[in-house]
Amino acid sequence: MKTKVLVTGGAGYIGSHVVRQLGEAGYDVVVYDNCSTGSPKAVLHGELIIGDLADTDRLYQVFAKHRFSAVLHFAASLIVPESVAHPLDYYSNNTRNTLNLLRCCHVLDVNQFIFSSTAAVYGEPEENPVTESTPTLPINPYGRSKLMSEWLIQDHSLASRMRYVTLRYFNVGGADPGGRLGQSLRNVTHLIAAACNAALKRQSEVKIFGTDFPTPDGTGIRDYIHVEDLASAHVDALRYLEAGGESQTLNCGYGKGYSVRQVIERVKAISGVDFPVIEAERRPGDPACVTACAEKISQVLGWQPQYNDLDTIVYTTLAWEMQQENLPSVTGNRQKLVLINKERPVRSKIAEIAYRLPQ
Ligand SMILES: NC(=O)c1ccc[n+]([C@@H]2O[C@H](COP(=O)([O-])OP(=O)(O)OC[C@H]3O[C@@H](n4cnc5c(N)ncnc54)[C@H](O)[C@@H]3O)[C@@H](O)[C@H]2O)c1
Ligand SMILES: O=c1ccn([C@@H]2O[C@H](COP(=O)(O)OP(=O)(O)O[C@H]3O[C@H](CO)[C@H](O)[C@H](O)[C@H]3O)[C@@H](O)[C@H]2O)c(=O)[nH]1
Repeated sequence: MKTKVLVTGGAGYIGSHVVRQLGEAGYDVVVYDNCSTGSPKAVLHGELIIGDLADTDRLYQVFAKHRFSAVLHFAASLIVPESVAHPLDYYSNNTRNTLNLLRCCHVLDVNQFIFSSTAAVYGEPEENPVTESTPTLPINPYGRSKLMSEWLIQDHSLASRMRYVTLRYFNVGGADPGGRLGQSLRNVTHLIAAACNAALKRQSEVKIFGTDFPTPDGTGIRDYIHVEDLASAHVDALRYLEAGGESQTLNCGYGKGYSVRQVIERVKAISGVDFPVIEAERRPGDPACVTACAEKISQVLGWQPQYNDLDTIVYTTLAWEMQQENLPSVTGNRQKLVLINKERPVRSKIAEIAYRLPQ
């Protein structure tokens, strides 16, 4: 019989990529999602239950009916400036709802838990790259709401049979290179999304939030990880727990930082579109630089990333959007796409998609 797992937030961007990989790996998946930001169309495997984590009665019913062997918990709110403006909403949706979920796990004896945490728990680190033992001093309510969730999980694990893997994601981007899944960039505020939207002529410009950070070019530095690699880390984490592995907290990044200016430059180069860039004030709650020391996850889980570079992240993001809506205004740099395609066969599908587009 297949192992049955619950995936909260499985209709969302990252969760849906994980659900697809879990399905391919032979798991029986039940997704629980209120579809506030996710979409039923993104659930390519298993059963989707539309429900809210705040609805504890419903959640108990789902747990009682299905008898899960593990829970993967993605559902959350995750926009840093929004968390500064509406902190209570973030503590409710992220921290309180994690507590609801843990109570169900406790009552129904579910003892394997994988949690989506974030680099935001490190706040403004004194040194980069950060290791898992770098002090956690989040500087915004989003990061604090996730760190509090981490503590709930740790404390419950110490008092029960539950073992967990907490994955601290750095900045996630990209889309399935097979063109089956991606993130709709509409209403998304992340840098890669904003820059791609500008390249796709959906917004007139990209703002750089802060040019006076203590970084080489004055703009914020982040460690960008491809969503497919992040998804495979979850499958590895589940197998690790199934094999009896002890609880772990692991960074998910590549250990390489890119500034805002560098990201914008790559989006322009790959799309072939030179959109306007405006220098603006810093955004509240933004740290200058956060990059991962990513050694522990490979050692503990045997994780092997396959899409480890910024160009692939930008490429797959653009290719997904182009595939969704045939956008004639986009002038993909055809020569460059074909060249990269020859150099790196993994990109063949993406280049093929881009090649079909009108210049
Ligand atoms: N995207 C990133 O760069 C990033 C970085 C670090 C951590 N994370 C974490 O990864 C997880 C997934 O993020 P994502 O980028 O896929 O976001 P997303 O918004 O696409 O996915 C979140 C999903 O959770 C669902 N959801 C939200 N609140 C819910 C509730 N109360 N009940 C049921 N479902 C609910 C949404 O409908 C959505 O499908 C989040 O926990 C987030 O904090 C994301
Ligand atoms: O239009 C934009 C958007 C972003 N930025 C800058 O680009 C960098 C990255 O910002 P994002 O909004 O893309 O991502 P964040 O680093 O704010 O946060 C993201 O990654 C974090 C982990 O590092 C959290 O997990 C969080 O969920 C997720 O939103 C920051 O310096 C930001 O100021 C711009 O200059 N212009």
